[in-house]
Amino acid sequence: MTKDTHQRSLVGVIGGSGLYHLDNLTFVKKLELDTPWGRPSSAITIFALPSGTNVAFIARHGPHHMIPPSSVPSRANIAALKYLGVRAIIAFSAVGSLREEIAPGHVALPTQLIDRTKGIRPASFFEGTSVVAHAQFGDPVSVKFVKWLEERVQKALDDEGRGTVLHKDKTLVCMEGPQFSTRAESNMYRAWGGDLINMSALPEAKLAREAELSYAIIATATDYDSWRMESDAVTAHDVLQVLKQNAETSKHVAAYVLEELHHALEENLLNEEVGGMRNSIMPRSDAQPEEDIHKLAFVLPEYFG
Ligand SMILES: CSC[C@H]1O[C@H](OP(=O)(O)O)[C@H](O)[C@@H]1O
Ligand SMILES: Nc1ncnc2[nH]cnc12
Repeated sequence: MTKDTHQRSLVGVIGGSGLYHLDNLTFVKKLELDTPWGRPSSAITIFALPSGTNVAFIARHGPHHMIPPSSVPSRANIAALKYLGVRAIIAFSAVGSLREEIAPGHVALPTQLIDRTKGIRPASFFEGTSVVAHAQFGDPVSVKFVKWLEERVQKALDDEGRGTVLHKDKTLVCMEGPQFSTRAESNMYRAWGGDLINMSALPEAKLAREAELSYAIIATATDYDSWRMESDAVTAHDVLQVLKQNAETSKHVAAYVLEELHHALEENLLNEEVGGMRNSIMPRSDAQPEEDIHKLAFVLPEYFG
């Protein structure tokens, strides 16, 4: 395992369903990394923007979509990006819409999450170690970063010229899956204030927070889930119909915002999560085995290095 020290990728992109590469950018190389939490979903692919700036890309479900949502190795994905020097992650996700006004094809920037995963996904880097930590998670995505993205994503959509609507400040429900929700669940999520639903935002967002990485989700709506009683309940076929065009929009947005984002990170403008774990880790003890400290140093060298 070697660090990509030649030219650091400050931005990491996680591609969701339908988004398995950034082939509108220039392929540079693939990095096969191993982490203390196993191997990431895919090789980390480095793509270059026209200026030569590098970005690191992971396909969340693997390059051939062979990893179901409950088995995504999120700890390995986030740890690998952090290890390579990434400071901010844009996570793309295909989501169902729980609101009439968010139509398939629309884009949304969620700012809140509701956790409906079932506790079967490893959700912390500290799990299985002797170190206890409680990360702050009131704002599950990076507020400043999302605000920064709002204007740029809007401009990217205008530039694409398809009239794609952008929704801001939405609440995303992350369910376990892999089956879709029942109609009763879908309606319950609406009553809870949910606007969007997926199966992937958690624990990814929690792990990015533990790794002190800025993290934002760019959600693309594919369907109306199952709450509209007059319509058929969502199927994977419905989602697939919309995925291709949504992936093109996601790639356009990525190409449009990544250069400026890289420079903002270089200038330390969007590092809002850095230092956040300092007040989250419980007092350390000499009794904590060296191997635990070594493991955590991979993702948090700031505290365990
Ligand atoms: C293919 S429909 C359900 C699937 O799509 C979303 O994936 P991602 O968030 O990675 O784009 C959703 O979360 C489910 O995993
Ligand atoms: N309706 C839905 N429920 C959960 N995840 C989804 N991803 C895309 N559509 C979805």
